[in-house]
Amino acid sequence: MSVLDEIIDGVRADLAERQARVSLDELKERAAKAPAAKDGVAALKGDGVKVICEVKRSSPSKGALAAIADPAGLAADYEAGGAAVISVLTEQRRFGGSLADLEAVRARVDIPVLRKDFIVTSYQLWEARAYGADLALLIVAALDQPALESLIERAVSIGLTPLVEVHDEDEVERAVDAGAKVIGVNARNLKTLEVDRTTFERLAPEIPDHIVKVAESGVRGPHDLIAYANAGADAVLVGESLVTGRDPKSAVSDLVAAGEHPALRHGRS
Ligand SMILES: O=P(O)(O)OC[C@@H](O)[C@@H](O)c1c[nH]c2ccccc12
Repeated sequence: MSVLDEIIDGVRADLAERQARVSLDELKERAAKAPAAKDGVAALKGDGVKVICEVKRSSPSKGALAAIADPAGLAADYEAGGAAVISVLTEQRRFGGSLADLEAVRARVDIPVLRKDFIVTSYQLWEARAYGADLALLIVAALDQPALESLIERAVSIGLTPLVEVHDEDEVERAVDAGAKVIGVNARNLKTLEVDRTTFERLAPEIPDHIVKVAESGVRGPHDLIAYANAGADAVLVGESLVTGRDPKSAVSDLVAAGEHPALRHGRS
């Protein structure tokens, strides 16, 4: 069994518990009271390379990264540093996250928030909206094509912007066919956990121009952002280097400054 399969087994077990406790109708009522969803596509487009900053306590590849006693405080630092979007890991077993983290972050920041999890049912999309998310991650490798299509459609219908994650050429084609407007290329293979920073430059030419391109994983600092930008990234998603660093706010502003450098604007929208 791949790492991804193991993670999803755990996600399904935890999901069954939540579904037994909270009905879909209750979630829908809660979603109706949530602040209106912000436009995730608009936040990731425009001049310069946008920075998505992640709240992540641990990962299957590295184990514990940071305790993050105050996820909302960390998100506020990210926002002050110039982040375009905050990503909140809500998977609990391997990443140490929760819906409570999502709710706390939503209450603190004004920029769009992404629910980062292993979403396999529309119940999880309703949860995302009920706890204030504006975007939701959909991982192509975790879904068959009909499920991917219906989850993209459902996400859009409840106001969420789907960030559709791919790792190879075949997955890019599936994401585009399914109607993705924002595609994230993960440098990490979720089946083996290996990181290959050349994945984005290989796949980006396969992604049509009108689709927002996000380079995910492995950004250690401004030089990695610049490499992704030169390969066509509209945004980068950064976790580990921010949560393990000493000063997340200045680390984010260094990334944002690199992403706004005029030399990168050539040929960009
Ligand atoms: O911590 P990093 O290397 O900066 O990566 C962040 C993000 O890309 C990574 O957490 C991630 C990308 N896709 C995922 C899917 C599930 C869980 C986590 C992820």
